[in-house]
Amino acid sequence: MNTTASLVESIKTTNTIGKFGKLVSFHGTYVSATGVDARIGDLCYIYKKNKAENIRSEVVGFDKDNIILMPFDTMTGLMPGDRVERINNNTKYIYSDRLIGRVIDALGEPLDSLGDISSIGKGPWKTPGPINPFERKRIDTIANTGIPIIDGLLTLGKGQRVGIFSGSGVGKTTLINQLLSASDTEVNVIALIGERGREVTEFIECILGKEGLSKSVVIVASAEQPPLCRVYAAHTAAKIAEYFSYQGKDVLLTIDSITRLAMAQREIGLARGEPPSVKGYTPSCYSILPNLIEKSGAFKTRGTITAYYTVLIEGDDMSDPVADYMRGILDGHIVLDRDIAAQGKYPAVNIQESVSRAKGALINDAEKSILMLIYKYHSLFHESKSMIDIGAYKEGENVELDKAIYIEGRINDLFYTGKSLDRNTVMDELSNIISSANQRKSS
Ligand SMILES: Nc1ncnc2c1ncn2[C@@H]1O[C@H](COP(=O)(O)OP(=O)(O)OP(=O)(O)O)[C@@H](O)[C@H]1O
Repeated sequence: MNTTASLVESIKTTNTIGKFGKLVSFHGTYVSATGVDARIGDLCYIYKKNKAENIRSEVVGFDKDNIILMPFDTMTGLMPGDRVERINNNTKYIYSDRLIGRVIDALGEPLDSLGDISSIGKGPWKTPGPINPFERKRIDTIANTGIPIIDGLLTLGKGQRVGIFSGSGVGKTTLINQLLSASDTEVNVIALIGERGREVTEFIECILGKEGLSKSVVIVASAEQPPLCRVYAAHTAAKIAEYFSYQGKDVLLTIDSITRLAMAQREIGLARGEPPSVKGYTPSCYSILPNLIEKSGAFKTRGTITAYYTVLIEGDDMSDPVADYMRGILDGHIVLDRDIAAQGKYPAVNIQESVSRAKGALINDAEKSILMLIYKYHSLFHESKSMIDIGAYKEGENVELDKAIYIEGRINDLFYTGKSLDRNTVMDELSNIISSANQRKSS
């Protein structure tokens, strides 16, 4: 073929239609564009007229011939007719061991002052698809936390996915930070989603500190960022955790908070016309959660991903739809109680409401017997608590209730004084409490 013929052929076969489109409408959290040949999930640039800036956005839906775009940046300065271009879907995610020690945004751009992330070298690592259930293994190794109420009563395992549930200001973030500090995993992947900017700085400088950061990757999408950033941040964190687990490392993934992630997804879902249900949550708010959570776990051929997620219970209402859904898909939940926190008892774990589904396989029979008695007497104490509180019960009237009152006092001292103890000490102490209670009965 001569040159002219070859040029004619390439003109015929080149897709020149639909590469650029233009903005036609603005709807608060999203914009619509026409004339762009793009699919759901594609990334686009919106070029501001007469400005050298562009806005990154993602196609989240379409309406007739118009695509619906949600931005990763603020939309100030956009105007009708701004050009929209689909770009190759090569996001800037970097998967490299050198991510450790870095603070990045939802798209993998650095937020710290340690230089361009791309300079650490691209790790063209393709995220595997859904995990074959046979690749998973049973959770068989205890994850010590140093927190007596958790190690003693709940006993968490490596690869377990645990939610920390409470209303606002009851101690979720403080507890997740304690769990992070106590962790002996090789890498921590920490996603801060929808947090106040002040909390992000405080967390990195005061709580994590240089030592903590030296084995962590922090992904931040704070409250003022667009919903798409908050959703991407969670997925970026889960993928980075997955990457390190494929390097054979035991990873701790923390996401604070899942509720703010669901709220961000609600904004996206409503923008693309999904039907709202309870509290306005749309179907995709629920469907993204198992996708995210299933990336963690214990695996046969790679390292574990132990995950802690905070879940806000709006208005302290335990039937909150996101909290309710999360409880069903996790391997355990730690419920923090405002009444316990109000008495200055921290971490304000509600013993009766909290559950670890991996515990049965992690503790021995002797420990099971002790815990059965602790739960039995704790429950008996709470059944009679209102009577005890008003002074209607007198010591000596009921041997079992006397034991329950004694045990409750001792476990309060063990669990709610903020001391860090190793698990063996806690289990020995629980065993002593039961023996002492029995001796009191017989004396
Ligand atoms: N272990 C603890 N020891 C002492 N004080 C605590 C502890 N946990 C929480 N608090 C107190 O409770 C306050 C709120 O804690 P935190 O920010 O962890 O709650 P939260 O449930 O994450 O709140 P939000 O839902 O608003 O993010 C803290 O500022 C502190 O005063």
